[in-house]
Amino acid sequence: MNDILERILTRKREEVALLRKQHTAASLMQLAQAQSAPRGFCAGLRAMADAGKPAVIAEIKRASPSKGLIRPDFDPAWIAGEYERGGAACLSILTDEDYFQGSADDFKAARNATALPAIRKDFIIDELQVIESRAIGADCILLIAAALPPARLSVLHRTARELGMDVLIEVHDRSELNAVLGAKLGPGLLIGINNRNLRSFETRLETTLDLLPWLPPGHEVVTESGIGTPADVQRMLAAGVQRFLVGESLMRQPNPGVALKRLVATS
Ligand SMILES: O=C(O)c1ccccc1NCC(=O)[C@H](O)[C@H](O)COP(=O)(O)O
Repeated sequence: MNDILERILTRKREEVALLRKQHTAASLMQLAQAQSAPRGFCAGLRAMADAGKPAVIAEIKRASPSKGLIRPDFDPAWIAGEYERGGAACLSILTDEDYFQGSADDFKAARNATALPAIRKDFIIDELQVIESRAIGADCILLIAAALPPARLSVLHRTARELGMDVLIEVHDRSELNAVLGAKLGPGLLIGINNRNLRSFETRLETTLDLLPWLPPGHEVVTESGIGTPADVQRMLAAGVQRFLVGESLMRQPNPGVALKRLVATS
């Protein structure tokens, strides 16, 4: 199958081969250990949710495969600062270059501009990328169930946790959720339900609502993609979902931080 996710993953395998030529695990580990301690990503979300507020992971992305160029005037540090002022719990920063026009430099600029915990949003398939993520300052990484067999997911999850990072594990349907739960990664996972099908781009908020009943208690859920209006936020809150990953609808507004405030306002 040559869909967009497969094409991205093919490119990632080439990037990992390049990374392996430039670094060893030991040399990346040295860079990772020189970083200050990770900011608690799950803790940041939990603090906001426990205070009764929608906990938003505000995303910084210039472009995407489904939408093309989203934000031509792209200043990651400024956007991060505005998100922090707008009440974001955490940041999500795209680092994929070929499909999202992101970079490691974008990640560092945005994270260094705020005190917020930040997830490196990329397609991670190899341990070297996990160590590299900590080396650029990541507090959390994304692991996508559709891209990883359970045994690999388990290894990458363990490596990230050993480096002190949190992990957002993304699923889209019941079979992916069952694969994640079957990987026995332990209690208290941060599970993202992506409302967007990464192969067809179809985006339905019902994806989260339909999967929720299949999640055993003890995990924290993030609804991802397609959140565009205060009504969307209220709909999720009513279903018991308190954590949100929001990108495009904020990035298209002149001031993404002001847009965030409006999105989560109760009236
Ligand atoms: O968004 C895409 O086109 C895409 C294509 C292939 C893989 C991943 C993709 N997007 C990543 C995301 O899921 C979103 O950036 C994230 O959930 C925020 O979604 P949105 O609020 O709809 O921008």
